Amino acid sequence: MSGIGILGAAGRMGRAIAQAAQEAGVPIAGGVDHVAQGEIAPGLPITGDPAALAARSDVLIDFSAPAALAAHLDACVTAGKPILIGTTGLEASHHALIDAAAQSIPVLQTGNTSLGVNLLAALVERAAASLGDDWDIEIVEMHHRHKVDAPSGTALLLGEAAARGRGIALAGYSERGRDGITGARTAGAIGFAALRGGSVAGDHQVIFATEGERIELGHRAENRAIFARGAIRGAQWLAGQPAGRYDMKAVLGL
Ligand SMILES: NC(=O)C1=CN([C@@H]2O[C@H](COP(=O)(O)OP(=O)(O)OC[C@H]3O[C@@H](n4cnc5c(N)ncnc54)[C@H](OP(=O)(O)O)[C@@H]3O)[C@@H](O)[C@H]2O)C=CC1
Ligand SMILES: O=C(O)C1=N[C@H](C(=O)O)C[C@H](O)C1
Repeated sequence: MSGIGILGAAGRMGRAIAQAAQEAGVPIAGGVDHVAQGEIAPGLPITGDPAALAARSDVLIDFSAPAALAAHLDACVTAGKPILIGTTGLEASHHALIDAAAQSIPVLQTGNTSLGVNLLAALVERAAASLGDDWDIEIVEMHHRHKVDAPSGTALLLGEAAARGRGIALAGYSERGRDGITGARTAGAIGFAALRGGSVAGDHQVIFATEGERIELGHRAENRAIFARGAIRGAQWLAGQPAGRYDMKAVLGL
């Protein structure tokens, strides 16, 4: 086995994935970032060539930036290699590119690779399905000061789970960035609030609130290793799948 190729290799998650792979004895084929720099593991330089990395990898893991997605998918489709995408801040155009690539290769895209968050999503879906729409749903997240996108990919994943439970499409009900004289809350909305500060690895809370009572379901990531281990587990699972689009539920049996 030639191993996993890491896209966004010089970043916080790229480094965490390389460390987790080495700890687990999983081979690394190499790393790519938009600027060739340093090493991803002893003797393995980080290059700027995703096509060459895809050609020599068994499976790719991408935690980089939305602007890099098209080139990374092209490289994987050309090489016929599976790719797990953890990058967040994706828009509809990125999801269309993922759907197109998934016609010919296995693609797993998720806003969160941890077991805990994906189990939380299953609980949120169940709660939303059980509670009437007189229960308001609000999602609050906090991340470190370097994070560039909001709401987090995880907050959106949890919002999708709540919407599924309610039998609605999130796009028509999402309420973000309240400020000023907003008027009363829109009935049936799913609200999002994002906090940024310090070194927080990732906190998420889903609040169900009605007259006189409140249910709060949440998850706190204490470090990036949980995402890195989940990404490696997901990539190993993905390498054995046919072409198609997947998420972490299938990997974790949820
Ligand atoms: N799904 C999940 O479980 C998780 C997802 N994430 C997501 O993963 C992504 C990366 O997070 P993190 O590692 O903290 O971020 P970093 O900024 O530390 O790492 C991203 C890396 O990608 C590089 N990069 C930026 N633009 C491009 C480009 N156009 N082409 C190639 N490389 C590029 C960055 O370079 P430079 O620094 O020069 O910009 C950096 O080295 C984020 O979207 C984050 O939200 C994070 C944790 C868990
Ligand atoms: O940028 C991060 O750090 C994280 N991003 C992901 C997200 O947007 O949800 C996952 C995790 O919360 C950490």
